[in-house]
Amino acid sequence: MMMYLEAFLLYLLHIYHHLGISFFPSGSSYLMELHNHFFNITFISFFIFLLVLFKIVKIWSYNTSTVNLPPGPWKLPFIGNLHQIISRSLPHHRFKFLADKYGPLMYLKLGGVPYVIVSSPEIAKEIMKTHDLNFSGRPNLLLSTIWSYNATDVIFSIYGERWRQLRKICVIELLSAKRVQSFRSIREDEVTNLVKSITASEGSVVNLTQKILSTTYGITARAAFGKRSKHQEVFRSAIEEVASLLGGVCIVDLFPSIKLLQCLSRAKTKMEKLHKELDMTLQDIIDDHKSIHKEESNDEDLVDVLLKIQQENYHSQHPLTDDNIKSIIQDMFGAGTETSSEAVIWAMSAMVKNSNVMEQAQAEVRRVFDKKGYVDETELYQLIYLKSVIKETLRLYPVAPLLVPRESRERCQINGYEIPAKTRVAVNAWAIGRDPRYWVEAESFKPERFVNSPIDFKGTDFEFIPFGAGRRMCPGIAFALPNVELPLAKLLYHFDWKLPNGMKNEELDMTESFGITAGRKHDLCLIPIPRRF
Ligand code: HEM
Repeated sequence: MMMYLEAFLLYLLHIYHHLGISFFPSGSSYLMELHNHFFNITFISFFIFLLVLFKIVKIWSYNTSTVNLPPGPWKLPFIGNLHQIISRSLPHHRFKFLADKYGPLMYLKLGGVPYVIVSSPEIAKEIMKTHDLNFSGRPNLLLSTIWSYNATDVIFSIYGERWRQLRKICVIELLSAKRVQSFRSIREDEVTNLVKSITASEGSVVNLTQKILSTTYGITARAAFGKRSKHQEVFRSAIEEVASLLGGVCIVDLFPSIKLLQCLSRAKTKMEKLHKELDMTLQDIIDDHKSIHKEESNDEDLVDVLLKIQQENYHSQHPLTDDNIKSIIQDMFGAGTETSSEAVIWAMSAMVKNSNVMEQAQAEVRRVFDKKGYVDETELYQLIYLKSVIKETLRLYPVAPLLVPRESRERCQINGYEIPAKTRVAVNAWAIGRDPRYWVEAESFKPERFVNSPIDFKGTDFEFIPFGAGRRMCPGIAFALPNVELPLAKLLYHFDWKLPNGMKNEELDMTESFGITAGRKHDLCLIPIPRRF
């Protein structure tokens, strides 16, 4: 450093000398020679130093301007923050713990992948409303890409024309209020069968988790394929296996640049095999449907509707292929069955644990339906308290606690911080639903808070977003609600419930499982006591 300072001084002397200004006594040629000689060597190296310094400053200022990243914990080389996330607690719990320290917009590097974790209603609104278009991308995940026909479905598709077309079909044709209404008799039938099978187990322990999952699966299968068929059981077990694979952390997705990992991944091989099986089953179902010509009627199933659209759009710019139909049908199962059945199971668990809530909900259902003597969908709208129980359940136990991952399409600024393009975004709906700035006694199960409250899960109240918000928000709410409300109403109308082995209600364990959706870690097993009329 001193050498460069010296050189700089000599450089100044040199300039002064050329200007005729000298600091040396006249005739002091020795000093001037020395100065000229030294100048030649040091000036060049000084020039190089300046260039290097300029480069460093440029890189540094570039980094600090583009990489004015949101705060986050320190990172290790290669694995980034993985060591702080992989712990015994679940990712959404761990993210909340870290966000309490680093703030509601937190930057992490998970393996080789940049992540932003959102943990407040205000930042969620920035992401899913103000900058929604930019954050409407989905990351390219290995297993989901295999499962969803190279991400050509609705859930995992990148944002673009194809996604818009498929989403429109879902919203207008498959999941509209009218279409959902057309499946009413299927729902009532399947839930009546559920009640019958529980009644048959009177006095003994019933695994409610498994029974509800079968019922929801049965409803979706009949809505999608029509009558029961031999393919449905194959389809169901394959779907369950896929869900368990998608639920785990796939190391390949955390180090996308290491292609060797893909070749070694056993999950990939397994997913490819399952996908092949599912594809063949779905193709059989589609071919069966194609061979039977159906006139437009009320018993149209979802495959019929999609085949009709395929015929109508045959000559359009984006015709609907058989693979598109298969990927949409898979989405209906993947996004619609576990989510709805877990919501029912969490609501039952929370009511068993809070027996005063169970009593109020039962009193309401029995008051509304006692005149009829049975529960059907016509009077569900009157169950104000039960609807509040469902909302409170989704606040404390959102079945998709981190929603579905998004990805930024371009670089942008949120709250003064830079979010680079292709950053994955996880919105912690679980943490947001427990934010004490928005919720009084946030950790308590109090459905009354929603009675007479305008707060809803339609994506405009960012403190309550179990279905997400913005362009990628869940399009299946109308389909999901009767699948949750009807079984709950029937379970409360026909039975009282107690825990096995003399366990006290407040002792019920509410630990969540690890997976793409957060269900109960342990199945809910209860003893039904049928109501005598
Ligand atoms: C209680 C039940 C359900 C919950 C809690 C739920 C929740 C969610 C969430 C959080 C997302 C991601 C939203 C986002 O990225 O902002 C989503 C997406 C989606 N859901 Fe649901 N869902 C449920 C039921 C259903 C049902 C019954 C269906 C269809 C039969 C469905 C179809 C979809 C689809 C297709 C997407 C992808 C939307 C897109 O990327 O454009 N969901 N859901």
